[in-house]
Amino acid sequence: MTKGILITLEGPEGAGKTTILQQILPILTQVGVAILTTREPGGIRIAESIREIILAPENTAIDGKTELLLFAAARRQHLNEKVRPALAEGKIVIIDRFIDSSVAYQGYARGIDVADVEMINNFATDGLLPDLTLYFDVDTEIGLSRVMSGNREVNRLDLEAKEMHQKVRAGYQAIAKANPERIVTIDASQTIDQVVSTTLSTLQSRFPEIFDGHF
Ligand SMILES: Nc1ncnc2c1ncn2[C@@H]1O[C@H](COP(=O)(O)OP(=O)(O)OP(=O)(O)O)[C@@H](O)[C@H]1O
Ligand SMILES: Cc1cn([C@H]2C[C@H](O)[C@@H](COP(=O)(O)O)O2)c(=O)[nH]c1=O
Repeated sequence: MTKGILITLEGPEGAGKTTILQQILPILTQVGVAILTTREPGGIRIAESIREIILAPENTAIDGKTELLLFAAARRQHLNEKVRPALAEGKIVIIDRFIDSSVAYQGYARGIDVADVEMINNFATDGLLPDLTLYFDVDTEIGLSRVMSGNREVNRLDLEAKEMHQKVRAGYQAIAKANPERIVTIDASQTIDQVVSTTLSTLQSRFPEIFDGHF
């Protein structure tokens, strides 16, 4: 039985998830609640090793279903080792990417049947769903240009054709439309300050018992 709150951040390449998380973390921490931030794929040693295999630019031979299964394996281990224990302690856990990334990238963009992707996700997570997902929506060209001009290493998925990244975005928009209770869309084309402000007000209105009056 979980006591904590699970929040996931989703979006196409360069949407700004990592940047926004870094900016809001000190503000959320001031409220006095215990927060754990982590990422997928990765967050623990075994899943970070799987991440290296999946994202290495030279691993072009990985096929779509292998990719899906590797993400799912990393997800399960990460949940078991890190996320579920933190939730059991009552923490707010914020993950940079989760199940919707598999549906958007391996399902909508790679073309694996979305029902199969959902089934594999469900198997890997034992049905765990986020309490809230923030979907950072940005135009594909803007997102990719941010990645290419930023500091982070360019990985195998960044190097996919622009058409694939357009399908990722369209996939996310479809997922958000189908899950209006769980997913809130944030316009990530705004300035960083505006996105931070929208993110904080979304958290405040979704969890007033925790954040009301704090920012
Ligand atoms: N709203 C914004 N306006 C302008 N630049 C931004 C904005 N948000 C993020 N950036 C910049 O875009 C780049 C990518 O941001 P970030 O790494 O946070 O995105 P991300 O969503 O985590 O990307 P990915 O999932 O592809 O790793 C960084 O250089 C960051 O400074
Ligand atoms: C969890 C997950 C991720 N992906 C993709 C999305 C990105 O291209 C990379 C992760 O890189 P980031 O800089 O940490 O965002 O992996 C995916 O295709 N499927 C997934 O389930």
